Formats: sequence, structure tokens, C-alpha cells
Amino acid sequence: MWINYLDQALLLAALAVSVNLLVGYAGQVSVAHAAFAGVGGYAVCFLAGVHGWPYLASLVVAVLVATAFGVLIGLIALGLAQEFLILMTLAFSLGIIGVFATFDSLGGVMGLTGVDGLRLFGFELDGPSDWLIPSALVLVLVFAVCHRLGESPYGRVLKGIREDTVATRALGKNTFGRKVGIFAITSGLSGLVGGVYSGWLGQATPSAFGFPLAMAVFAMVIVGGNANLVGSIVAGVVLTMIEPVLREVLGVQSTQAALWQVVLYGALLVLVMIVRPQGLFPERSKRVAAPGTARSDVSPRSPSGGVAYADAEVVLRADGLSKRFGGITAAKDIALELRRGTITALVGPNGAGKTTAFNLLTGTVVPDTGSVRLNGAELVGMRPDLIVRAGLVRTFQDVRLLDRLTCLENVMLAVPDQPGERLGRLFVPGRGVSRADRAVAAQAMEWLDFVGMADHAGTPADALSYGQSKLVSLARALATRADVLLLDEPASGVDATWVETMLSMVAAVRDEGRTVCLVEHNLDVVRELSDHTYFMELGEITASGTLAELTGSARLAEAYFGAQ
Ligand SMILES: Nc1ncnc2c1ncn2[C@@H]1O[C@H](COP(=O)(O)OP(=O)(O)OP(=O)(O)O)[C@@H](O)[C@H]1O
Repeated sequence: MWINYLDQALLLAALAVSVNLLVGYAGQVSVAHAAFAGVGGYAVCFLAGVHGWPYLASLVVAVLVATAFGVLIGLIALGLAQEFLILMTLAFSLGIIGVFATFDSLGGVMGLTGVDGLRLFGFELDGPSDWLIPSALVLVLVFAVCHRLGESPYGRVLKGIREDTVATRALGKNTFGRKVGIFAITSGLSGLVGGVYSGWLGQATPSAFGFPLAMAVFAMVIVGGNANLVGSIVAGVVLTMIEPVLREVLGVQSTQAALWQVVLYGALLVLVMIVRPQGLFPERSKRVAAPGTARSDVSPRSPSGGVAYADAEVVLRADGLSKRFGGITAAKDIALELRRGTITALVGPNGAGKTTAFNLLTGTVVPDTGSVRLNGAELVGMRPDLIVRAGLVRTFQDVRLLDRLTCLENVMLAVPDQPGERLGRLFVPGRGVSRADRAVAAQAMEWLDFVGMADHAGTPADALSYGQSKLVSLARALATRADVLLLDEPASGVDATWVETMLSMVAAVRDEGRTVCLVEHNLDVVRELSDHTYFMELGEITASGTLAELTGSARLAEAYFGAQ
């Protein structure tokens, strides 16, 4: 009898592990995964139970059908904000369960029952002890897949999405594709677990895969700890065992025990969220050995980049960029050039449209009209992550580091073309993913070292001062290897001691031959760094030249510079 409960505990733990990969790592809360398990369960009962298919073949179909559901629902729901995602997955889950209950061929409200005589690799799966090995194998398989995905460069991108999707996309990662991918993978894994769960139950019914199962799995994930798969297994086994212990050990009646179990789930959830919101087993960051390399080619700040602005080649050219938000014209016919190996500044009063200009250049906001050409290639209409990969990266005025990741992980995330971010490489033995990740760590360390933050490699980003976090965000932008950097207020709000460091860094980046454009209110910074300056007001560029030329204009001195 206890073996029967153990079978159930192992299977529910497996379901919790797959849901934790989606919720804990990628931060995408779905209520539909219990229903995806139902899709797998019904597929098995329909094919193997009703039509006599081999059990293994029906399990394969269960995984494929659940994955297909995941892709479909993911494509529809994952573009939405988190709260809508929860509602949308709830709606889909009710819809799927409703369909199960409606079709006579699926047994209507009673479901498909009396499924027995299933065989796997020649063994008949009859009693609870026959199901112990398949249940344990499913848990091991689901854990192995989820662990491989979660604790790898692929998982680092998932955590980036969880922490800040916009910032992760701005580092050149296809966040929507990754979200749909992980939604589909976890749907397929849930379908697999559901297929075995239904085989073990001998039936697939609407009530077995309804909202209570979804809630029970959530309780396991939250109690065990987000992004801790071992925690999900422990919580899965312990929470599943509550009911049998009440019944068999404490002698509580069956119906009462089921009700008490729900009450205890709720109480435990409330308790954990108040006392230990990170769960019993908090997320652990994988220690990446931080190689102590130093960049030897870091140049000290030089008074000029050594390239005459007028002679420098135009790398980026924007023409006629306009954007209206309702009645506000945030950008009007913006035309600007960025030249290789030079620093261009964009200055102007608050609300002039400087950040909007960066948003338009980098595809974060799609312009109403106009064009942006990088090395001759049109960027308007391209996805923001592809624009980064084409060589144009930006930082944010509000920094947007990924708080729960270390400085090193923040910078590692930005390194392009990592083998471990590709599914095909992760699951093929001997493809050198670990070696490649060590090389990525070494590169990231070089950039941290470049900005003077190597000593903080293992520090979580949320423990940094504002100035330090701006330096790490510069290292992160540099790690993308983009040739053109748009820096949004790199020195604003930064302690005076860090301003000097930041100035040296930006000058060194320019001296390496990269192209920099910065938005900055601190005119001393602009004076020190910029080779060319554009002045913006009310969404338009109304003047350009050297800063000395602009500050020499009586109108601009009155409109802006006089106030500085
Ligand atoms: N997504 C948006 N929706 C509506 N209005 C917006 C949006 N983004 C910018 N705006 C408006 O466009 C104008 C320009 O804003 P923007 O942030 O680009 O100015 P800015 O020059 O960067 O200002 P600051 O120096 O204060 O950062 C403002 O009036 C702002 O309210």
C-alpha cells in the first residue's frame, strides 16, 4: 500500500520539477501544466487503453501532443504580461479539461477508466510495485533534463528572462523564442508524467488533472524553493504523503483526510511565504570558477581618441526617425550619424526625447517613419536581439542589472553565440559545453577586470552601489562584442569617485576603435569625452557641433546650458 503512495509521490514530484523549470528558472507562471499532464494521460488511455497501442508508443504520442499544445498556447500567451499569462493559462486549462469532459469518445465526465494490462519492455505493469521503477525512471529523466537545461547557459538566459526580459533581450537574446521553447519543453515533460500517472491510476478523468492538481504542484514548487529542483522533489514527496499519513497513521477517514490535506497545503503555503519566501531550499547559484585574467590592452584615458571626427567613417546613420505616443511627439524627424572610433553625445532638457531616440535606434520602440542603417544594413523592422547581434547595443538609464545573478553571471549572459545556449549542443555528449562555458567565464572576467570590478565577480548584482552597477552594465554591453555602444546616462547619479572611473572606461572603449553615443546631463562628462554633440529639444535635433559651439549659442545657452 505504501508503495502505491510512493509511486504517486514520485510522479507528482516529477511534475513539480518540470513546472519549477518554467516558474522558478524562467519566471513564467502557468496554471496549464496540470492540464498538459492530462493531455498526456488521456493520450495514453485513449491509444493504449482503448485502441490497444503499445504503451511506449502511446507515451511518445502523449509527449508530442502535450508539446504541441504547449507551443500553441505558448505562442498565444507568452507575449502577454505575467498577470495575463496566469489568467490565459487558467482559461486554457479549463478549456482543455472541459473538452475532455465533453467528448463521449474520451469517456465524458467519467473519463476513460479501466485501463489495465499495460506493458513496458515486456513487463506487465499490474500492481503498485510494478509501477515503482517506471515512476522512479520518469522522475530521474525529468530531473536530468530540467537540471541540464536549468544549470547551463540556456538556464542563465531563462533566469535573465525571469529577472528582466527587456534587459535580457537588449543583450541579444531571443527572449520570446526562449519562453515559447521552455513552455513547450515543460509541457512535453508534463505530458510524459501525465501518461505514466494515468497508467498508474488505470484511468484518465477530468477531475484527476484539474485545478486541485495544478495548485498542489504549485505548493510543491513554492515550498521546495523556486529554481531548486531537489527542493521540488523533497516537497513533492512530503506533500503527497500528507494524505496517506493522515489516513493510515493517524486514522483519519478517507474523505476527511483529503480535505485536511487541502487545508494543510494552504497553511503550509502561507507559512512558507511569510517565514521563508525563498522556499525550504533556496536557489543556489552554480559557482563558476572566476579565472583571474587581466586585460593587458586596457588603455588609460587619453585626451582624444586619436581619430579626427571629420575623417572618421560613418558607422550608423539615422534619417527621418519619428515617433508619436498618442498626442505626444517624442521624436520628430531625427537624423544623426555615429562615426567609428568617436564619441557622440546627445544632450538636451528632460523629456527632450533622448531615451526615445535610443529606443528607436535599438528597436525597443518601432518608429512611425524613418530609417536606421548600421554599416549600410537597415535596422528598422529588425527584432531588438538581432540588432544587438548586428552590432548595436545599449545600456539603460536605470541600469537594469539582473539582481539575483552575480556580476559575473550578468556579464556572461551577454556573451554571444554560446554553445550551451543551444538545445542541440546541450544534449549531445562530448560537445564541449562545459569547456565553452569556462571560456565564456574567462571572457566575462576580462570585461569585469576592464571596468575594475573583477573583485566583485561573485557578488549578487543587487548588493552593488549605483556607481558599481553602472560599471558592470558597461562590462555587460562590452561583452556583447557590439561595435556601437549607446550609453544612457553612464555617469548621472554616480558618486564623484566613480565618475572618473567611468570617464576612463568610456574613453578606453573609444580608443579600442568602438563607436560610442552617450546621453548625458553632466556637461563636464560631455566636454571631456565627446567628439561631436547633438542637441535635442521637444523630440527634435535642433543643433549639432562640438560642445563648445553649442554652448556658444546664445539661444541654447538660455534654453539649456545656462541652467547647467
Ligand atoms: N512609451 C511611452 N509612452 C508614452 N510617452 C512616452 C513613452 N516614452 C517616452 N514618452 C514621452 O516622450 C517624451 C520624451 O521622453 P524621453 O524619456 O525620451 O526623454 P529624455 O530626453 O530621455 O528625458 P530624460 O532626460 O528625463 O531622461 C516624454 O514626454 C515622455 O513622456
